[in-house]
Amino acid sequence: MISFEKAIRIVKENVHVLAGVEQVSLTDSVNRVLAQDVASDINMPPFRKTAVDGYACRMCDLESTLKVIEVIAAGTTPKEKILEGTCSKIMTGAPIPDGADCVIPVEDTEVLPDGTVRYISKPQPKTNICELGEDIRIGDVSLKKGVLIKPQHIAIMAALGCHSPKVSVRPRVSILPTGDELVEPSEAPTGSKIRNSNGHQLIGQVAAAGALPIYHGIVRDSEETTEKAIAKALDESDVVVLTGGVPMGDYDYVPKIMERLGVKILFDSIAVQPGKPTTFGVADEKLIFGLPGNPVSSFIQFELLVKPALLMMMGATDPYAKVYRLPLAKDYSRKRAERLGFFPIIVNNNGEVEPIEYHGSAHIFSLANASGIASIALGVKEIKKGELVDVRSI
Ligand SMILES: Nc1nc2c(c(=O)[nH]1)N[C@H]1C(S)=C(S)[C@@H](COP(=O)(O)OP(=O)(O)OC[C@H]3O[C@@H](n4cnc5c(N)ncnc54)[C@H](O)[C@@H]3O)O[C@H]1N2
Ligand code: MOO
Repeated sequence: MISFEKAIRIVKENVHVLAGVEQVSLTDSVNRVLAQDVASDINMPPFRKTAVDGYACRMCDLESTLKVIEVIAAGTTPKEKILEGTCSKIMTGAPIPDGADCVIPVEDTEVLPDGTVRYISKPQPKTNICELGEDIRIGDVSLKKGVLIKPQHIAIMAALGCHSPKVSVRPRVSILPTGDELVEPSEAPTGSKIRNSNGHQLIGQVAAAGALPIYHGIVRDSEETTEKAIAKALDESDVVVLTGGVPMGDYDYVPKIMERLGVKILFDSIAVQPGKPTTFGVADEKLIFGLPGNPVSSFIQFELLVKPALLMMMGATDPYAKVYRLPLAKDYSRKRAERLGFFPIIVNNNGEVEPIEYHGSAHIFSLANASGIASIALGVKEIKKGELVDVRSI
């Protein structure tokens, strides 16, 4: 059994960044890893513009009534210069006319019967002007290669004219749930059967990580079937993820088969709970993960070990989940401490960590309302209310 930190290190050392870049539309770029720097071809804002609907004028004229000389809509160019005693009515986003050094919001003004305008607000007025290039200058790199693209990055690419960004190719990830006890969700399980939740959970996790899930269906507990299925999966994909069949049951063939297929097993047990029997191996540049059959173990080990590997294969610069240090809302204890422990939590409205009722690694319902998973160090049996714990959001 190796430490969890060592397991993470071994996986990291064996990841190869996939060769290959493709160009996609902005719509298809979400959740992909950017494979180019995005530099700005314009200043943002590209001109001095108003942040409010109001009247563009001179700050030194605010005590006077002002004559309106022009109406400036967004998308038009002002024609008139603001001189003493004058102003232009202006809409949010429109260019500031020459001579003006502020825009007074429409709600802080009064229009007098003769059509002139008066500033009626008392506090020191703001200029309400966005300066040319204050957000970004021509040539500045605003997004770097390796960014995991989120909708807010798409806005930046759209604004800068990067309409078909280069992104890294996606790892193809084969998903193989194993076990004779499994039936697919559309079937009603009878006797000792249970529905295959892991396979479908993994499809979602792989897709959410920006990789390409390839679902192989349930693999039955026979050496021959399992061997064929793993061989096919290795052939068709960059990463193979199995669940179930990894530790010591009579039908747990997976490690044996992996070796027969030329997979070099680099670990088969981690001092972590849940997820102890997690297995990891490599075949040339392909990765193969054997995750435990218990759904919470499978979920958590995917998030902690497999997902960062997929992101690294796509060249992501920040592949690991952010860890927050937050205070525990109440005492937490466990009976045994020989493994690093992870448990589902909710972060309450006071920013404190509340452990969720959790019956162990088969208890998928505990994850439904969890906002994250907290950890308790190897060797530690109890954490007191108020102590800081590491939390990763899920
Ligand atoms: N003698 C030992 N027995 C076990 C050990 C051990 O160290 N020594 N480790 C335990 C731990 S910890 C775990 S976790 C499980 C993992 O076992 P496997 O990875 O071989 O998984 P299975 O035995 O096939 O299944 C475990 C559990 O999960 C259910 N399962 C399996 N696949 C799915 C699926 N696709 N969807 C939903 N549920 C699934 C399965 O029915 C079992 O209930 O081993 C302990 N045993
Ligand atoms: O380590 Mo197992 O994954 O606790 O149930």
